[in-house]
Amino acid sequence: MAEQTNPISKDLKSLFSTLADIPEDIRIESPLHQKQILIDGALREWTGDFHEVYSPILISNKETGATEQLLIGSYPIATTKETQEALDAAVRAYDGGRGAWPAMHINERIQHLTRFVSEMKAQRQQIVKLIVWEISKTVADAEKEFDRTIDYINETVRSAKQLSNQTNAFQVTQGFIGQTKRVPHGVVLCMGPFNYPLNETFTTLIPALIMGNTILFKPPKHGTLLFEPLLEAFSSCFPKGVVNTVYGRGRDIVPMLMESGKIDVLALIGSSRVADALKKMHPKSNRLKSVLGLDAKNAAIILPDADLTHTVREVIAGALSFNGQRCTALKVLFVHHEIVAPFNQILVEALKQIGIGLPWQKGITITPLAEPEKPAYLKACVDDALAKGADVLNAADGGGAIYESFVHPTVLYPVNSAMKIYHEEQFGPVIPIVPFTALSEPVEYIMNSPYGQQVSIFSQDTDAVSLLIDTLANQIGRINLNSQCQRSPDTFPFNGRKDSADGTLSVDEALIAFSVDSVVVTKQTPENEQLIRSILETGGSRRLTNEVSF
Ligand SMILES: O=C[C@H](O)COP(=O)(O)O
Repeated sequence: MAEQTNPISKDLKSLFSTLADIPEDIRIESPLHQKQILIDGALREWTGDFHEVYSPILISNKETGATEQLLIGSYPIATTKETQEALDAAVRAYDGGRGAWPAMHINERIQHLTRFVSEMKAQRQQIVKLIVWEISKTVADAEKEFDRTIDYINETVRSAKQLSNQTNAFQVTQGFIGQTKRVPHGVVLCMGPFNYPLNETFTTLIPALIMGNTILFKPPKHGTLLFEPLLEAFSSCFPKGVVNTVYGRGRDIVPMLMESGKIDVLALIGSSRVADALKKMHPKSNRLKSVLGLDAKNAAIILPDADLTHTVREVIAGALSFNGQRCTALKVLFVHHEIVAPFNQILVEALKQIGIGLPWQKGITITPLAEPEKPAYLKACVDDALAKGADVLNAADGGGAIYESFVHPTVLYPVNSAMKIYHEEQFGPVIPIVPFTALSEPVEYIMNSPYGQQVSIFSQDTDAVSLLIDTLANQIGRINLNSQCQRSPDTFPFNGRKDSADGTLSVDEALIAFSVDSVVVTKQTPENEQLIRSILETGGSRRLTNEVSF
C-alpha cells in the first residue's frame, strides 16, 4: 500500500475540512459529555471515570494545515459494581416471569413501546448527528439507519399483535384441547456492532422487550454516545429494571455478566470470536440461548454470461457501501476467466467516479473508517497480496492509498488461496478478485469457508444458477440473484450457517427467538372447553403477588 506521503495520500488528506467549513446543522458545537447511566429505572449521575470519544473524521487546522482529532464527547466507564447492580435489577424485574413486565399482556407492552417510539422520533436529528460523528456514516445513510429502525419497530409491533391473536386461540386435536402461550426467556444481554449501532442493537433489543424479557444492553465501542438521547425515554417508558445500560470496557464488565449464570439469552451482533468466548464463560453454556449475527465472507460468483455493466454496479454497492463495513458486504469476487479482463476494466473505470469525502457531502460513498486500527490492518492485507503476486488494479487512480482514517477503494487481482485477503473478513474497502474456470472452484470456497451468510450469483443461465442454488442452499442463509448481498428488506429471514449466525434475525422470527412455547392442555369436554374459553377472556396478564388469595 502506498506511503502516506505519496500524492494520492495527500489528496486524501485534503478531503478533511476545517471546523468552519462544516455545515452548521451537522457541526458538533460542543462535546457531549454523558453523565448518567440507567440502572433499575433511574438515571444515575456518574462520578467515576469517563471514556473520551474522538471522531474518525479528522479536522484540518486552518493555520497549520495539519489534521487533528476532534473530541466529540465522553461516556461513563462503569465498573463491576454498577454492572452487578444492573444485572440484579434486570433479574429482579423479571422475577422468574412474575415481574410486572413479563407478566404484562403483550398488548400493554406494545403500548409502552409505542410511547418510546414517539420519544425516540423526537431525537432523530441528534441521533443522526451522533451516528455521523461517531462512526463516520454519511448523513443520508445515518438518516436511513434511523428511519429503518423506526420501520423495523413498527413491523415488529404489527407482527407481535398477530402473534398475540394467534395465542388467543386454542387447538383441538385427538380428544385434547391445547392453548399455546409464548413466554419470555428471562434476562437478555444485548450487544450490537459499530456499523449499525442503533439498528442492530434494536434488532435484538426490541423483539426481546416486546416478548417480555428484561434487558441489559451494552452499546458498541464505537457508537455509544448516540444512545444518550434515548436514556430518558428508556427510563420513563418502561417499568423499572426492564431496560438497564451497561457502559464501559467490554472486557472488564461483560465476563462477569456471563460468569454470573444469570444471563438467559446472549443476543450479540458482532464477531464469532467474541460470541464463542462469552458463551464459554457461562456456567450453564448448554442452557444459554444465543441469538447471534456474526462474521461473513460473502462471495460473488460472476458467470460468463453476466451483464457486466449491471454486475459492476451491484458489486460496487455491495463491496463499498459504508466502506465495506457491513457484515453483508461482498468480500470476495469469483469472476470467470473468460470475462475477467473486461470485468476488471469496467470495474476500474467505474471506480474513478466513486465519491470519496466527508459524510455531509453529497454523492459520497467512501468516508473515514470507524475503527482506528483498520487502515493498518487493510494495509497489511494489501501488502501480503502484493508480495504473493497480486496487483492493485486501480493504483493509478488512488487504489492502495491511505491517509489516517481514509482508505481509498483498492482492487486486488489475481487473488489466490495463499493470501490473507482470500480468507479473512476485511470489513473495509478492499475488493479481492479471484479468477475461476470451473463452477466447483467458488463452490469449494464456500463449502470450506467457516462462514455461510450470503452469496451473489450473476448470470441468466437457468441451469447453472439452479445448480448453484441447490448446491449452496444448505451452506448459505441467503442467495442473491443478479444483485448484491444485503440484509433488506428486513422482514426477510436474516441468518447464516456455520460461524455466521445462530438464529434468525428478522421481524417474525426474532419474536419467536426471544420467546418460548408453553402449552396448556386438557381433555376435550364441554366443561374444559368452557374453562379454556373463560381463561382466554380473563387471563394473559395475571400476576401472583402476596395480596392475591382465593
Ligand atoms: O452489517 C450487517 C447489516 O445487517 C447489513 O445490513 P445491510 O445489508 O442492509 O447493509
